[in-house]
Amino acid sequence: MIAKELKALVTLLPNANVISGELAHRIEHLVYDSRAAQANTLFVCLAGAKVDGHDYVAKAHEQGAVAALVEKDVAAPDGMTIIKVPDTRLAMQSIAPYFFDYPAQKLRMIGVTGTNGKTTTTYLIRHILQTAGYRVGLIGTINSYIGDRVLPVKNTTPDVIDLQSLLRQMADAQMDYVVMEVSSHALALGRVAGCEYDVGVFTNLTQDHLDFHKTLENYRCAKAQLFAMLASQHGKQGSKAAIINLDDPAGQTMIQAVGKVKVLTYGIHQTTDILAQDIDVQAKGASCRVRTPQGDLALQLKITGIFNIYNMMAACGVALAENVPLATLRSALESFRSVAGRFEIVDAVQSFSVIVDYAHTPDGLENILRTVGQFAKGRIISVFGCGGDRDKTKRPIMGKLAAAMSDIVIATSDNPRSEDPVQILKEIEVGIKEGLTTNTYEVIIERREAIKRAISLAQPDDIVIIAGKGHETYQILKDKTIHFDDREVAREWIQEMK
Ligand SMILES: CC(=O)N[C@H]1[C@@H](OP(=O)(O)OP(=O)(O)OC[C@H]2O[C@@H](n3ccc(=O)[nH]c3=O)[C@H](O)[C@@H]2O)O[C@H](CO)[C@@H](O)[C@@H]1O[C@H](C)C(=O)N[C@@H](C)C(=O)N[C@H](CCC(=O)O)C(=O)O
Ligand SMILES: Nc1ncnc2c1ncn2[C@@H]1O[C@H](COP(=O)(O)OP(=O)(O)OP(=O)(O)O)[C@@H](O)[C@H]1O
Ligand SMILES: N[C@H](CCC[C@H](N)C(=O)O)C(=O)O
Ligand SMILES: [Mg+2]
Repeated sequence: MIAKELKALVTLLPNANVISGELAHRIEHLVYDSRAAQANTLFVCLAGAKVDGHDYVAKAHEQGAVAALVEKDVAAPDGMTIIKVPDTRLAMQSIAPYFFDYPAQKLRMIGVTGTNGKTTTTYLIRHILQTAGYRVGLIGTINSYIGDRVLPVKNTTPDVIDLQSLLRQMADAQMDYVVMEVSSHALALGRVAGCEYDVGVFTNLTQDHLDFHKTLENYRCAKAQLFAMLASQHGKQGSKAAIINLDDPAGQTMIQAVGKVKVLTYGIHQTTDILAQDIDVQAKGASCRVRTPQGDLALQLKITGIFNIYNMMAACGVALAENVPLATLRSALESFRSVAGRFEIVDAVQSFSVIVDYAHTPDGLENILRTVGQFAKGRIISVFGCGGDRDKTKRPIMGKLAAAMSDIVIATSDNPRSEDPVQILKEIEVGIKEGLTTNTYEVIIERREAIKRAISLAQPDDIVIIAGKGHETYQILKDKTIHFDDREVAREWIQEMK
């Protein structure tokens, strides 16, 4: 069992002040949420976006917490140790890796960052490494995995305590590798403190999350932190590498951040170490030839779209850096099937196609619509919305793109969260009106009804694209979260209308 002396934890915090109580406690649980407190717990108080953890000190104590780490004055419950630091988030980042015995040092750590393609690329890398015979842990948007054991997730990149705890479980389960999505939120908020990366991957940088980062420049700098970490951490054995998409202008920023670490570049339009040529995108897969420093690969993939050629090359870069033999790499890439909710085909034996995809950014939507446009024989009918409490500026941009690239657009709700769905749709509609030519659009607030309408309009050979929610099995409304699955709903309506 993991346990540390409180005194030893405090030693890691040079600016700590013991306000009350004693340090002679053995800490068995480190938590940032009072609801998880139990006996022998150290509760870290964080001022959050919704509530302030400092208001829950008494609650944590009632549940058995013996100590609290605070950055504000709090009333100390009788007998509870209160330790004050200038910044609890930073303090938490200093103690969590030590508390869990630095698990990242026992694992080969691969971090994937970028606006789009992180989940797909991590699944590709996991599949290649497993095919090569390694034990692989994965952390990301849909689930985490320890080998084949599935664990639920709350965030794409968990906060530092949850992350270090998960890495500890992965190290204890003898994983060779951990491949994880590293979100820009995680980099900006220091969630990845203690992750000593061996390989960093950059997929791309396009607009998203401006609600959080404010400017694209801040967003780019957040992403670059992964590569700065790679350059500055020297504690581990083994070689390091950065795998960079050079077709994206921000790739240069990542290369600058990575210093002397070995870089493997990939792309289609630049001279790169890994280069895809003769690309042929079809409905059910894509073929291409990939030049690599270790030799050429002629590939017939089960995933499609130019964007997936990029994801595939990013994964190739990791495999080459990790010395996976070319023949193993080839067979892994060719046997890889798509990730849930990414270009997922809903087949209920109908005469038209229905594709559910997780495109929730302008670039994602543009890519998916362009891909479909490359092989569509009939019309493209797109159903999409934009999430509430997220970057508002992407709404009209996505509206315009959808209108310009579809024959029929049906704008609907994504996860409205605390916002008014009608208002979100108004912001999308501004863009739709700009992008329309001779085509048409409708606004249908209820997503279930929007999907029904799209399916009722579809004729043989048409393609219905339902974008934005992909694998999600819920819809977050103002007052509740309901079960909702685009794939299920599409299937129901197809059956009903037969
Ligand atoms: C804006 C944001 O990032 N919020 C994160 C933040 O929550 P918060 O600041 O709202 O927390 P809060 O609810 O105000 O609570 C403050 C503190 O009081 C504590 N508390 C609260 C209630 C209680 O009874 N007792 C208690 O102790 C909470 O545990 C917390 O420590 O801290 C939580 C714990 O780490 C995160 O789960 C939460 O992510 C929310 C769910 C979220 O939606 N985040 C998104 C924006 C996000 O991080 N996305 C990125 C990736 C996106 C991408 O891939 O494109 C991600 O990595 O997931
Ligand atoms: N390399 C890429 N470039 C641009 N768009 C992509 C790329 N890969 C995937 N997409 C689009 O983005 C969507 C999300 O893909 P994926 O889940 O792999 O990205 P992600 O970076 O993990 O997203 P998130 O930030 O939500 O975790 C896909 O459904 C597809 O529409
Ligand atoms: N990781 C992304 C996912 C967006 C998915 C979309 N369905 C939404 O809810 O906006 C985010 O949190 O911004
Ligand atoms: Mg993801």
